[in-house]
Amino acid sequence: MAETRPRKRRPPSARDAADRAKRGRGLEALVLSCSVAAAVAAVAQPVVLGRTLDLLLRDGDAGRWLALSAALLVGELLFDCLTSLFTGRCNAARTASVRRGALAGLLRAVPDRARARTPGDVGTRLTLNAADAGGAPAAKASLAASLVTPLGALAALAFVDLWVTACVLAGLPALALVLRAFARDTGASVAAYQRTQARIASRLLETLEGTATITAAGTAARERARVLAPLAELAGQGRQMWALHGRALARSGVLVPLLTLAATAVGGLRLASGDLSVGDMLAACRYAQLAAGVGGTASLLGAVVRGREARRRTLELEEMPPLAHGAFRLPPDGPGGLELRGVRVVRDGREVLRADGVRVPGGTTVAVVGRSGSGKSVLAAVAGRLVDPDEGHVLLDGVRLDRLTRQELRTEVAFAFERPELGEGTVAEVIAAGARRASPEQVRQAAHAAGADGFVRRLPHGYDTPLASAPLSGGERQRLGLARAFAHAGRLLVMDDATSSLDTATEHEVDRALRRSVRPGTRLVVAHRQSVAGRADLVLWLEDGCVRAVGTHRELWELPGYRAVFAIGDTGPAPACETPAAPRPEEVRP
Ligand SMILES: Nc1ncnc2c1ncn2[C@@H]1O[C@H](COP(=O)(O)OP(=O)(O)OP(=O)(O)O)[C@@H](O)[C@H]1O
Repeated sequence: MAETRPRKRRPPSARDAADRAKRGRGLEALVLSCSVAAAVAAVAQPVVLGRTLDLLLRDGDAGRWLALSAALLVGELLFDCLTSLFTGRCNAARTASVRRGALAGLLRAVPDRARARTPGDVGTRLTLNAADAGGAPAAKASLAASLVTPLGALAALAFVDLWVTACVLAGLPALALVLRAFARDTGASVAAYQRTQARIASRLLETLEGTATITAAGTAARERARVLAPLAELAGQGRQMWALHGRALARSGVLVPLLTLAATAVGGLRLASGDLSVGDMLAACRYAQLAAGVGGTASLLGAVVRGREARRRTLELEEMPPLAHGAFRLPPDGPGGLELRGVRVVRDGREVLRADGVRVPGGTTVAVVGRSGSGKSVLAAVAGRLVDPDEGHVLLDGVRLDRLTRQELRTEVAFAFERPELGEGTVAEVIAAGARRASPEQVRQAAHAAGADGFVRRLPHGYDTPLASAPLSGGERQRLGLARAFAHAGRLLVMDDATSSLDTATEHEVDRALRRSVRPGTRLVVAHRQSVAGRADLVLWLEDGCVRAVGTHRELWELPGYRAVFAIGDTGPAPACETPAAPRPEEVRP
């Protein structure tokens, strides 16, 4: 059994997130407090104004009441301004937090699952949806506070006159029904609108990526039609949203004045009968207006519903199943021996890889060959734990990969891809970036080994040239990706078609440099070229997701099926996967 040590846990980085959440909650509390304070000032105004009016009509001393009215008015304005200020800050803080959470979830997720999402869909969720979701907490606080005004107005009205109160109460259920219908219908239509928006964004990004192909094929018109096809649907859903909004506003727009009118009529009768003073009448009318203002919460309710739907979409990113890591480390100075034990990978109900008892001795170079779609990339991803097999385990120097700490895994296993994602920064920074930062010396050495040093030196600022201003060919990008992998090479280096854009001579040169000047370890090289297989210590031959044979290139060359992988000779019918076809199946050491 290999030596393992319990992992030293890093201090939790969740503290920042907790601080941000606390700040967000603080801002929400400020929005709520300021909007409640503004509502209280609004509710107090009519009764104070009514009292002031009565005192003025009676030639009484109304100076203090007038001052109080002015103070309430100024107070309401001030608190409204503060509400707007804190709402803006709260929206920004919450949106940032939603984005961070969704992005972290996406980056933590099993790469296979994350890749299944289109860039447009992810982009829409991280921009539009995150902004809507970030606006929801403040909208919720304002919505809660906006109920203070009508409820407070109703309570105050009850003190002024019970008849007018009864009249307003009779009309409120109709307003409540309008709001309920709006909240119910708008949820579904907003969700549909957001889905269609994401679909258009996905198609647009796909088109931008394939511009060259589209131009060459002359299919621009067809592509435009494809991108814009969901536009009619989006327009319909947008119209439906506005129709729902408009209908709610129109209904409340009719109900509110009718209710106010009825309350004024009742108040007028009470004034005529001498049961109300002029000031009370003024206060009662104003309170009836404020109580009926519950209909004006439709837009806040809309923002809350939109935010809820948007949050659901951002949570789908945040809660993607993460690639869990263990607490173990590898035995020190291990050679990088790799073993696939009972491995099975199933995609869409189809078995795309099966490998059992495959052992690659540490320090060797193994070429993974097979026809297109035979499972080479799946095997590479499983071997370096970009994805876990559905069954079985992969062991590196005797330790299961899923039991390693994240740091150990990413330090000891490096990847180079056919189309590397290089990120941003200068050429040196791009090569140095990784689980641990490579030193400038390592960067240069790695670039040299990857055959990148020459063209990097010819860039305007050499290694300090920002990548964005360095026009690179596909092969040059590939070599920078290789350099990055070489600079971080641990005991296992997985190269998935990572030299496909290099000419044969350069590839040979890179291979020699890899053996000479990159940290020794096991190399798993997915390749289509016979020359790569020929130079490897061992070849792992895949067919239809199964390991057909493992052996040296020379040994396997005897088999017509193997030669056919390189389009040489007659293949004949392929034997079933279970039939060992190589001289020493699935466990051959060089
Ligand atoms: N995420 C996935 N969902 C569904 N099918 C998948 C997924 N990943 C791989 N496959 C399928 O698994 C099979 C093997 O794919 P893989 O990319 O490993 O082939 P490959 O041998 O590397 O091919 P190529 O030489 O063309 O790159 C293919 O049929 C592919 O369609």
